[in-house]
Amino acid sequence: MKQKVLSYMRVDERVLAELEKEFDVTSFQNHEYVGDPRFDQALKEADGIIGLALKVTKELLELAPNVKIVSNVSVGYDNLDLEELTKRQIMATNTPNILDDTTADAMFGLLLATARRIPELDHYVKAGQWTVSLQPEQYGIDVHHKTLGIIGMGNIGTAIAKRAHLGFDMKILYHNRSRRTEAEERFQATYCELDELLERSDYVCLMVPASKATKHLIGKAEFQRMKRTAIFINGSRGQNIDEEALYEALVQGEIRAAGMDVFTEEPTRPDNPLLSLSNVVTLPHIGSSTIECEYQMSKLAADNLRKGLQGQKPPTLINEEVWNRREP
Ligand SMILES: NC(=O)C1=CN([C@@H]2O[C@H](COP(=O)(O)OP(=O)(O)OC[C@H]3O[C@@H](n4cnc5c(N)ncnc54)[C@H](OP(=O)(O)O)[C@@H]3O)[C@@H](O)[C@H]2O)C=CC1
Ligand SMILES: O=CC(=O)O
Repeated sequence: MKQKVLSYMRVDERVLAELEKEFDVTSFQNHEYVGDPRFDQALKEADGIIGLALKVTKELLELAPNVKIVSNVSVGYDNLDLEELTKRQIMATNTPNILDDTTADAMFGLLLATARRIPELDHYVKAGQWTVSLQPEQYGIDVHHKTLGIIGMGNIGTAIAKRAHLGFDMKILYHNRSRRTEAEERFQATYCELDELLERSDYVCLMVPASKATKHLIGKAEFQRMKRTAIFINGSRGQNIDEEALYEALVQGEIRAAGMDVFTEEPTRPDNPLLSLSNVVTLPHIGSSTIECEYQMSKLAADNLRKGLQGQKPPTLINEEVWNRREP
């Protein structure tokens, strides 16, 4: 009998078709699984789960007694209760590295769009307001030769640093809990404590994972430390910043502008006060959302799932301890 797989949200159709040849797959390609009894049944029977952003909690795992692997189609895995999965000897996997360039492109695009006020001026042209030449109060600010502070110089942070250094002659500051000598050598990046980075950067880009340690890492005090001309970019997770404090900082002129790909609540509500500000550029969490990258992520996630269910080590296993203490 085929092993059973529960697939939820955004596994590429071609990848799904391949999985269906090997496994008995129940698939929910959208949010329609919420409250669907078919979902509960599939969960009850599943040997493996693959998908994006499902909150895998202790309560959910209670309903999924057979699960051996949870394959996330994302690099961030803050949706998983990793401790609980590990305790239950369930493998958890993610999709690191293959999305670095795509996500860095998106974050750099957001930075440029915010600095040069691209969405605002696009609207200005399309609304027929371009009747005289641009006024100085509509000018943006330069990106090239400025200082970029990257909080979270990991895989994606490094890909952002590459673009900034090689393409825009920017000076790079970074902050992590540990030094990244490769980034220091390749992009002349300088390690800083957080406060120093905030004080010296023209652009601050947040790229840390969501964790207990990073919850509201950037709040009122941090915005107050930034330059009044600073632009803040959040490409990480909404919970890493205090959105109310960001709103205040923007309204009080403590920083110049913000670019946001992620929000505390997603999808963010239309009445989120940040959306009313012209100096905020928003995206609907699109870091890795290109046709090519989403396909590669689905493929890697499927490979993780397949290997895990076939008793082989998944290529990008997060909780190695589950593998190390498996029974022969
Ligand atoms: N907007 C989007 O669509 C996307 C968003 N993401 C988000 O980006 C995150 C980063 O991805 P990726 O670059 O692959 O991950 P990495 O693990 O490669 O990098 C994370 C970096 O954050 C640093 N870090 C972690 N905790 C802290 C902390 N408490 N204080 C300071 N620095 C910290 C780490 O360094 P150290 O351990 O030394 O502190 C590391 O350099 C993901 O977890 C996800 O949340 C990812 C993809 C797309
Ligand atoms: O947010 C996206 C991810 O891969 O993490």
